[in-house]
Amino acid sequence: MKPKVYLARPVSKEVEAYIGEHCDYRKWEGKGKIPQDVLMEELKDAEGVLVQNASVTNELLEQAPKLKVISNSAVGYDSFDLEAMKQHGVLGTHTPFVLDETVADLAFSLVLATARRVPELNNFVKQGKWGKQKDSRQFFGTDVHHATMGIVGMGRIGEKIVRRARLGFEMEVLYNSRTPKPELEEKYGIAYSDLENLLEKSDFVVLIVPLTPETHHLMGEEQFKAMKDSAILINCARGAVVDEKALIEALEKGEISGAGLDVFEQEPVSPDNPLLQMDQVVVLPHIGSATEQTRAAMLMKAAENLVAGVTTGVPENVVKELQGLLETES
Ligand SMILES: NC(=O)C1=CN([C@@H]2O[C@H](COP(=O)(O)OP(=O)(O)OC[C@H]3O[C@@H](n4cnc5c(N)ncnc54)[C@H](OP(=O)(O)O)[C@@H]3O)[C@@H](O)[C@H]2O)C=CC1
Ligand SMILES: O=CC(=O)O
Repeated sequence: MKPKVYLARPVSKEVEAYIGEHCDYRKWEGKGKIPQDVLMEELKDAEGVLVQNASVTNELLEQAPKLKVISNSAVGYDSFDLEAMKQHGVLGTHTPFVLDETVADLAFSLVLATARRVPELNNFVKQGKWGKQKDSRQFFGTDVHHATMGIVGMGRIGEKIVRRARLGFEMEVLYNSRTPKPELEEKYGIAYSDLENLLEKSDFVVLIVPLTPETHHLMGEEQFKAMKDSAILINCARGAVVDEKALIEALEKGEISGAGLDVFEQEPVSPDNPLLQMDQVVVLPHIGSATEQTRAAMLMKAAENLVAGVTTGVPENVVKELQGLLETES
């Protein structure tokens, strides 16, 4: 008998066929995100589930006694309750590597869009205002090339951002992570910095860390005060890495000059969030990895992790905090 799995988000025909070769599956066919109560019901007799950032709680795990693996089609896994997963012996997998270049492209598109005010001036032209401006200096932005970029988080994606910054735009790069990366310093000519110094020196501060208890509200009132008033914040990590209230205040007071945000504390962002009214803020609907090619690669990787999880118990991309479960099993 094939193992039973549940697909809690839509997948391509190719991915569905692959899963069908190895598993009996049911799938969510409703509109939008699967409701949590439906997910719980479906997992009562499932051995594996493919999700995209679904909330994995102790309550859900208690009602899923046969569950062996939760395969997330995303690299971040802050939606997993890791302690509960350890207690229930449920593996969690994610999709590292396949999205790195795409997310780095998106980070840079936010850098360029905020620095050169692309969305704001695009609207200006489309509204027929070109020619009606008092002075063409009204269109001026700030240079990206040869500026200083501070990257907070120097993992898989951080390195791809560095390559673009150093080789493409000849920027100076400071970075912060839990551990220094001497091999990257040598390869790209970048320097490790504590967060305070990075914030003081950078023209662009790019966040690309996981959301954890340590990085929750890493950027708050004090950190915005430490930044240059000409600096731009880019958040491609998770909304809650930034204290959004403090960010709004910093922008209102002119403590920083702009922000490019792919992620928010509440998603979808509320239409009355003040950030949406600010010309100096460029906003996107959490699309870091959202290209046809990369999303297809992520889903196939997630499917492979799911199938391996329920058939061999040893999927490739087990999140690091749960790798101890593999050692216990072997
Ligand atoms: N906007 C979007 O659509 C996307 C967002 N993301 C987000 O980006 C995150 C990073 O992805 P990825 O590069 O693959 O992850 P990695 O695990 O490869 O890298 C994470 C980096 O963050 C550093 N870090 C962790 N905690 C801290 C801390 N407290 N202070 C400073 N640095 C810290 C790590 O340090 P060390 O090296 O020392 O361990 C590491 O350098 C994901 O977790 C996800 O939340 C990812 C993809 C798309
Ligand atoms: O936010 C996206 C991810 O892959 O993590």
